[in-house]
Amino acid sequence: MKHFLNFIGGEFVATSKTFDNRAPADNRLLGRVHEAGAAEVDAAVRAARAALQGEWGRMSVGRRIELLHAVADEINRRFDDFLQAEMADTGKPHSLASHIDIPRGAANFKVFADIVKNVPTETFETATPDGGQALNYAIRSPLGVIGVVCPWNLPLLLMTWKVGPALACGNTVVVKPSEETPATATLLGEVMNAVGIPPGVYNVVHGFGPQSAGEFLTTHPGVDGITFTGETRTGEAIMAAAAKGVRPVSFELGGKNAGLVFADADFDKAVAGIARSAFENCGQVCLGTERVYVQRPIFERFVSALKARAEALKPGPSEEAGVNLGPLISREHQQKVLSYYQKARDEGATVVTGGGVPQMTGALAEGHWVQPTIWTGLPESAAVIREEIFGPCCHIAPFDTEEEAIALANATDYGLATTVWTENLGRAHRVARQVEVGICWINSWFLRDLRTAFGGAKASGIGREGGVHSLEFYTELRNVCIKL
Ligand SMILES: NC(=O)c1ccc[n+]([C@@H]2O[C@H](COP(=O)([O-])OP(=O)(O)OC[C@H]3O[C@@H](n4cnc5c(N)ncnc54)[C@H](O)[C@@H]3O)[C@@H](O)[C@H]2O)c1
Ligand SMILES: O=S(=O)(O)c1ccc(CO)cc1
Repeated sequence: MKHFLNFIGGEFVATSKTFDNRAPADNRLLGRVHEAGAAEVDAAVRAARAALQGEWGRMSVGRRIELLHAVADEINRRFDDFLQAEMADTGKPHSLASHIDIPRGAANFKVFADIVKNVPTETFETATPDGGQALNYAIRSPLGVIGVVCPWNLPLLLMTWKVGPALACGNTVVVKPSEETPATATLLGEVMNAVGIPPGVYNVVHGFGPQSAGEFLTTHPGVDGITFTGETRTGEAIMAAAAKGVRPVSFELGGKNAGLVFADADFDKAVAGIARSAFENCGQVCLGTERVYVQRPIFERFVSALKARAEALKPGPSEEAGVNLGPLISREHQQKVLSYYQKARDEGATVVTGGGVPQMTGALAEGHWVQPTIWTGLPESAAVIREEIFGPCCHIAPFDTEEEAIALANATDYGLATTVWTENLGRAHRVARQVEVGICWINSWFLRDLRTAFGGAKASGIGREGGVHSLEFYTELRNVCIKL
């Protein structure tokens, strides 16, 4: 039986309280996760503090960067271990995990190491009242011990998206992976030791949120800042915890993203793009599209084309050739998504396709599968149009004018992402400027350049990470003023 242990001060630590880790594809037992209690979380925070005050805190930026490159190289060397661990924990298809999750896990260390190496700080020469001069210059210091609380949808990618810049800036981290996906964060502990990252720089505590490792970590007074990706409701609880001690937070939260398809779009590209944004990772992507608005002249044709795409998706085990649809993460999440499928029917939706559970055979029948689903005909007040579902589903409604499309996209409490499909350049710019989101893709979706700002507007987040913007959270910018 496999055991997923905590990683504290460079050592793997077992606890007496454990819980099952099961594979979403067939519910088989993958191993036992050792839940960290308040004592283990405290030990992890202390180890992180000690590392900050020890070798890591004294290390030159150049050496730190070398080590982070070595972390990336070691992830790539052990690519298959990470891939197998991520596929088992999430059930996602090989094609997805091998092209996105694991390569980005490595890239997140390289990119931020290079950014920190190359970013300058400001200087100002200042006239003084006595007719002399002063020189101001800025320095960036690490924020300190960072609590990193992670979701399950892209476990390694989203965890390293925070750990990479945090370490590059000279901080130490205590990571709380999702209880659903403990494997790759644990494996990363082995990588840290293998390349010589000092003990205590990277720590992992396993467990749940309330009254478990998540809460123990975010309420711990030794944590200097908290970076969190997950549900908006959880963000509210963490923000309340962070208020004690006035600790900064960086939040990447939920979304209810719109896709806007204009009649002048390249039709085939728009269908393919919306299909990806609605169904990739079985719809478990915060940037995904659950509300699609299509200009009336192409509405019927678009609905049929997207239906064909949804019906062509092949659910199955990660490794099977041609499989491009995985399961949902858990039985609980499957029940949540299916409850929205029911709500859509109750509210009078036309179910264009899907709406239930696919017929899976053998062991897969025990997995958490749902059909890709498309609805039409609902009013904007319907639950499946208002609330984040986080499943492979979308509602499609027609619109007439550009103004109407923008108003529909903005009629939500969330503000994470929009994808716009049009061949009209002027329209693309106009719409991009008016949609109230952190990221607007034109004729694309999930096209990421890690140097760009990433984050959500409105209830979708606080702050921006990515490129130099990550430095705003992970460092304390200080000014030194010298009277010359
Ligand atoms: N904006 C983004 O970049 C982004 C990216 C991925 C996922 N998400 C969002 O994440 C959600 C799906 O992920 P999830 O279900 O894992 O989210 P979640 O909020 O349920 O859990 C995320 C993490 O928070 C922990 N947690 C839960 N309650 C806590 C508490 N009270 N105190 C401290 N920690 C606590 C969990 O154990 C887990 O590790 C969706 O809403 C999705 O939109 C957002
Ligand atoms: O900024 S990224 O790390 O690319 C990223 C990818 C996916 C998601 C949504 O789940 C959030 C951030």
